[in-house]
Amino acid sequence: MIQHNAWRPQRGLPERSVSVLRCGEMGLSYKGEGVWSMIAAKPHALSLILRSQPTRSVAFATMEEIFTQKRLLRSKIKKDLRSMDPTLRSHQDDAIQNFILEAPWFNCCNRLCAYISSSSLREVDTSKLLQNVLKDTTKILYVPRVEDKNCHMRMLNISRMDDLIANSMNILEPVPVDADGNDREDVMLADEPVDLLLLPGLAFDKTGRRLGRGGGYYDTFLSKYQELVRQRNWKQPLLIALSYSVQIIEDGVIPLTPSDVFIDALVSPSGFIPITSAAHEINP
Ligand SMILES: Nc1nc2c(c(=O)[nH]1)N(C=O)[C@@H](CNc1ccc(C(=O)N[C@@H](CCC(=O)O)C(=O)O)cc1)CN2
Ligand SMILES: Nc1ncnc2c1ncn2[C@@H]1O[C@H](COP(=O)(O)OP(=O)(O)OP(=O)(O)O)[C@@H](O)[C@H]1O
Repeated sequence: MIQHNAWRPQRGLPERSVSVLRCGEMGLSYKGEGVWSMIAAKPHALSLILRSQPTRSVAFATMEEIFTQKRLLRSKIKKDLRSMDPTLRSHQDDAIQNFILEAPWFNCCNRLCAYISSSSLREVDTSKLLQNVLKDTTKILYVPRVEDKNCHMRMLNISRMDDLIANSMNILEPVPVDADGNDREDVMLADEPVDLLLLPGLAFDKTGRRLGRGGGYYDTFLSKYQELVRQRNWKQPLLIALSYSVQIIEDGVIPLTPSDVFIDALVSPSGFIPITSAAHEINP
């Protein structure tokens, strides 16, 4: 239920931001001064959800409560993923990868970032996609490497699967120097932009919300990369997440914090789910 008049902005908040207030669902919103600058910065991305009904006295959730809601949702989705039948999972892995391998936006892309899937984390498999990219000499691939626990992740260029080594979380990632002792190219220092990022995550919705594993690595990287692309006047890359059916949840339920970056589209076992106009353009 949209509550246009439930809450009046006091500091020049754009009128359209008020209409994103909604009742019910997970009962989340923000408290404190920071909310005003946050809404001004991201009015389109916010859905501030009111906790109380009727709407005259409104209780706002703190950031702490929102992070708790994120944690609870992560636990639920992880449980659903663990109880997924392995045969069904394998069919969904094939359906998602086969769809991408046929997609013009994948075949036309020259540079991309992709994740190296971890089966123990029950992530949508990317092995077929990576094999395909690595044997295509026209494509340049960057994959994540965690640098520290402070949300710092780099995307480094690899040219073969042997460039990877398991990290402490048992995820394969590139060693920073290649066999000749040269630094691998960091996508942030590259002369040309990537066209596409294939993203992992725990939960998604059809409005573009994405819940990651809680490290803040992808959100931090994505907002820095988008800023670099803006500064260079490049075209923004498509942000496309890969998702099992069970990971797509009702719109608006994924709790939001200010640093969350929205995605352009999803690929699920039933195909392409465009969200932004950029995604509709590539999949008319
Ligand atoms: N394949 C893949 N690579 C990736 C990511 C990812 O999500 N998937 N990342 C995306 O950020 C970064 C690594 N971040 C990670 C963050 C948490 C966990 C992890 O194992 N989390 C456990 C819970 C650990 C805990 O709560 O103590 C889990 O999710 O079950 C793994 C990677 C970079 N590389
Ligand atoms: N209770 C908390 N208070 C303040 N910051 C927190 C809290 N819990 C997590 N964070 C920080 O917020 C950042 C982003 O967390 P968020 O839950 O948005 O991650 P995510 O969407 O799973 O991230 P990603 O997919 O980018 O890895 C992380 O740096 C994390 O350390």
